[in-house]
Amino acid sequence: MPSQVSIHPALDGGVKAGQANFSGGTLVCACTDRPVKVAISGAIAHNHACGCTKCWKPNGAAFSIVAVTAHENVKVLENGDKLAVVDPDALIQRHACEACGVHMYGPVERDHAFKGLDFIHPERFQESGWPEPGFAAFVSSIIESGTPPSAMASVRSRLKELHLEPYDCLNPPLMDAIATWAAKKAGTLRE
Ligand SMILES: N[C@@H](CCC(=O)N[C@@H](CS)C(=O)NCC(=O)O)C(=O)O
Ligand SMILES: [Zn+2]
Ligand SMILES: [Zn+2]
Repeated sequence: MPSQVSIHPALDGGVKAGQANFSGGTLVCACTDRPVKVAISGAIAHNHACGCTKCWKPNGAAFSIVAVTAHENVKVLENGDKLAVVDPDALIQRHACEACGVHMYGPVERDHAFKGLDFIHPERFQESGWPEPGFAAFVSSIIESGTPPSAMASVRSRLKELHLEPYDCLNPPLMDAIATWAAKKAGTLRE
């Protein structure tokens, strides 16, 4: 029995603070031959750990690390022929490298609060300094990828220790943004 629950290899040793002025870089997949490279020419936001089954995680990780950037910041630089959309029916159109499986970017094109944003995995930046994750989302979902329910109390306490407040959906600011968008669309909120 490990003494400590593993969250993600890049976080297990402690969450390393990033740089507030980080303004993008190049995402690279895990292929040694013809890696896919994607330029992100702008800031990223809402970086967090996600426990859902749909976000890409490295081998052995219970959580992904995922953030958003404006769609206009995203440009495929090299080997885009290796990319394919994982699930065309999903809200997030995750473009994955078919050779190594890494998700490179995932635009939201549907009518939604997140329309115009692309989901990316900052751990794939070849540069350091990306802003650190600030919370953990979809924590209960790790059960769907095999974590025993009996481990959840220690997972949540480890997340709190890492200052990644655990939520079973998104954090309050993002849930409020989604609800605000829905209320405006329904006409129940005018502001
Ligand atoms: N319990 C589900 C949750 C999936 C889910 O809703 N994921 C969130 C966080 S990434 C989402 O916004 N998904 C939209 C999508 O996958 O397109 C699972 O783990 O598969
Ligand atoms: Zn690859
Ligand atoms: Zn997710």
